[in-house]
Amino acid sequence: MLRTTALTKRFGGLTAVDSVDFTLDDRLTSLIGPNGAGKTTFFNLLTGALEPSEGSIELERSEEWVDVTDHTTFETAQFGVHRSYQITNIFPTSSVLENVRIAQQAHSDDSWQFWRNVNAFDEHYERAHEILERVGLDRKATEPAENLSHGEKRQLEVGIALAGDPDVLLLDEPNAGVSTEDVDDIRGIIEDVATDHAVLLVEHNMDLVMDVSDRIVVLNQGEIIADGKPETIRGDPEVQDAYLGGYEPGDLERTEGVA
Ligand SMILES: Nc1ncnc2c1ncn2[C@@H]1O[C@H](COP(=O)(O)OP(=O)(O)OP(=O)(O)O)[C@@H](O)[C@H]1O
Repeated sequence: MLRTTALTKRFGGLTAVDSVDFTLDDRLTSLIGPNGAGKTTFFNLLTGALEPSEGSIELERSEEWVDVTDHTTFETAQFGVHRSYQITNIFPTSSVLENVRIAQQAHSDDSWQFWRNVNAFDEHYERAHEILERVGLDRKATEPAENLSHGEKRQLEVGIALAGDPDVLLLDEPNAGVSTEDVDDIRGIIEDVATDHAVLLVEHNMDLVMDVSDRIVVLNQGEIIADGKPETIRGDPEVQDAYLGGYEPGDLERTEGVA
């Protein structure tokens, strides 16, 4: 679906992403690592928000690899790569439905002429409702987005990313700041969207990561130090040393302290 070859990003003398060879397939993949490991920088390279210092990014389109290394965020999104944001990206006074509809319309071919085409307008609303149902927010469709709880805003963020009809979905800490009661909702949404999108998840909640991931990639100081199934990663001494620090399932407080 997506692959990077020797992908590198330097900020002055600091190498934040260091010659990363990575392929995202249809397994639900999580990218973990300590603060400053390079996860956000890697996401920003994948979406075109940052220009790599070296290396390439390719996307698989109709069984061919297309080089998207030097494309802008907008162009990369048109190729089917979308992300949710750690910092919320919603219009607070617009309704929940409008937030998704606007995002959806912005990515569709008729974005500049929707007012000429009533059918297209209705289709956007219909599709926006479908997306809201998927992220568990259809019952809140008419509410201003600012009325949502923190957890619901994270759900809306995923809805906004889905609105671009992505092939590849990059989820940036969808669980950050979410209350314990809402974790199961987010978990369900991640698992659901992974059924028909290639998903790369950045998340510090290790219980969630270990539970939902088919594959975990560990980044440390800009380099991949491990790549495998959750049970393999959990037992990897280098990962334990760099990040997990003796993590056991349910041992969240300790992991968050390490992160
Ligand atoms: N725009 C920038 N200019 C200079 N240095 C940067 C910039 N962005 C990131 N860095 C540095 O690059 C390194 C990787 O940062 P990055 O934010 O990618 O890590 P991260 O794994 O996402 O961390 P966190 O888990 O805290 O979000 C850090 O040392 C950071 O200070």
